[in-house]
Amino acid sequence: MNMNMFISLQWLENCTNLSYVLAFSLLISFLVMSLLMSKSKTKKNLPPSPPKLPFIGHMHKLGVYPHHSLHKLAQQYGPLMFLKLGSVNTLVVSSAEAASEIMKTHDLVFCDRPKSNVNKKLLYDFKDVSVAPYGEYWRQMRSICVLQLLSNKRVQGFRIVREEESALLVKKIKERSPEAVNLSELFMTLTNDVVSRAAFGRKYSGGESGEKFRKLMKEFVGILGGFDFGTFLPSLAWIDRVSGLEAKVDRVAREMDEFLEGVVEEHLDSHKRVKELLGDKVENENREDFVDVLLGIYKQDMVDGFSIDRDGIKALIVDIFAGGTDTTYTVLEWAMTELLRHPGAMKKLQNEARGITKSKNEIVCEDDLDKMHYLKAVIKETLRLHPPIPLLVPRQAREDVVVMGYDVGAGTMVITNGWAIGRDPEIWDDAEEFKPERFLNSSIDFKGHDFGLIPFGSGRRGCPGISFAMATNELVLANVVREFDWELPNGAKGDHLDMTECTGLTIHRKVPLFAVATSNTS
Ligand code: HEM
Repeated sequence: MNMNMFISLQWLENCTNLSYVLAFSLLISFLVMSLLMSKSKTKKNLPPSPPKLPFIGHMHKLGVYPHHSLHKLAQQYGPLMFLKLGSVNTLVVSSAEAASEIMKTHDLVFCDRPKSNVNKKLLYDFKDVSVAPYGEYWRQMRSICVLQLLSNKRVQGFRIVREEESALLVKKIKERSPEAVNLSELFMTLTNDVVSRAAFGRKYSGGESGEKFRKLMKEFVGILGGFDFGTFLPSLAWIDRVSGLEAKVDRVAREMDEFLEGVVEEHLDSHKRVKELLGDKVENENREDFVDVLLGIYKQDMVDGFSIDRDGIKALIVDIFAGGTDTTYTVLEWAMTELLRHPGAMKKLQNEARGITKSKNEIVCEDDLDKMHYLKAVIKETLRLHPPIPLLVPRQAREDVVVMGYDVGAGTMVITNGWAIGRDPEIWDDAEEFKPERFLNSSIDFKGHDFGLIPFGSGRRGCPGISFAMATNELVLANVVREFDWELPNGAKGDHLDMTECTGLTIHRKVPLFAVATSNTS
């Protein structure tokens, strides 16, 4: 064997050894990595979770009234519970402490919204505020809503609208007395009228088209935020087609779009007509309504790097209609329901309202409301027991985070059970009882600082419409109890009142509330 050959063989041997070494170390690294990965997987400390079924996970646990079913489950599994809704990781939050972790301590992590197929179609590809992804677009849209419509100053400016509409409601009830009136219907029309007059310059509830719009809005909020297979179990998306849900969503989205196009066109037309009559000087007139402001931004193309397109305008209008009407009237409906079931509370509130006005024929006006402590307590107690959106609006985690010692992964959907928190016996004495007095000497409020009472959510994505909604609720309730004595039709007793809730995102009464009014002033 010559020297060269020896070197080659030696080299070959070295190479073979080297390959062995390399293969061996790769194998070891692979094993170590797999071990580490499996360890890190098993090490994830997820919140407690009930047993689940293959494929659908915990979907079968939601039942007809998810806020009730989730409350029951939370009593067993705790205030932070992990569920698998189809393929969607879900965190259910059921205590004030846990809610504060989500909406205060980790608000920035949880300020996104999950995306659903239904919301995508109904809300113009998430171009509104309520489901827009967290970011600059959402920030700008929200600030337009607040500055132009929902700030305390703006809400004060719509005082005349609320006072006129409350007076009109009282008149309507008087005219129908002693027949039973459908309070649910009357409250819905009133809130719709207040919102449309304040935001869009006129009412949309009158005549045949008004009736059609109300029906459409009911369908819209009925399916908004609802369940669809495509979102939770994408491989079963075909069921949405077969069941007719997809066709229904498409129809409601199309009909709503036609209505909203009408609102936009009407405003563009009236701009044109006013401009023809008065020239350019009217553009900045302060009689502009919300749609006018949106159209102003739309026409400017880009303001501070932000622009809004026509779909964005329509998405915002629908947010205001859907977010502002259904929720607000629900408070009035449940407040009157509870007052009819609790004649003592009704009497106290009537005495307060009747004591506030100087003469019998005067209506309660907004200046009087600050002195009406019992009224405010009745509304808080109603919101505690009947939060209009019991599961609030779902949030989504933007990144991995640890909450109360549990791992929560990025993309996890968060459902906060505001209804369960409002009935938590750890926070509330006689939690199931309607007792407005509990709020009389208490500083607890619903504005998002007291996590035991969060009907409007809290934090960055908390409801911006609190002042708008409360101004209407307080004034209407005060006047309706001041002006009339109330009883149930056919001498029925309050405790026989059907308390069944409807299903959907906003929970109002399943059967409308009928009651008989007798004027206290005639
Ligand atoms: C009693 C009446 C109302 C209730 C109970 C209510 C409840 C809520 C809740 C629970 C949220 C989600 C909060 C969160 O994620 O933390 C929300 C968001 C929202 N609400 Fe309200 N709301 C009411 C009235 C209104 C009114 C009158 C308007 C407007 C006219 C409005 C507009 C909105 C909007 C635009 C959002 C989305 C905010 C965002 O994602 O940034 N709401 N509301």
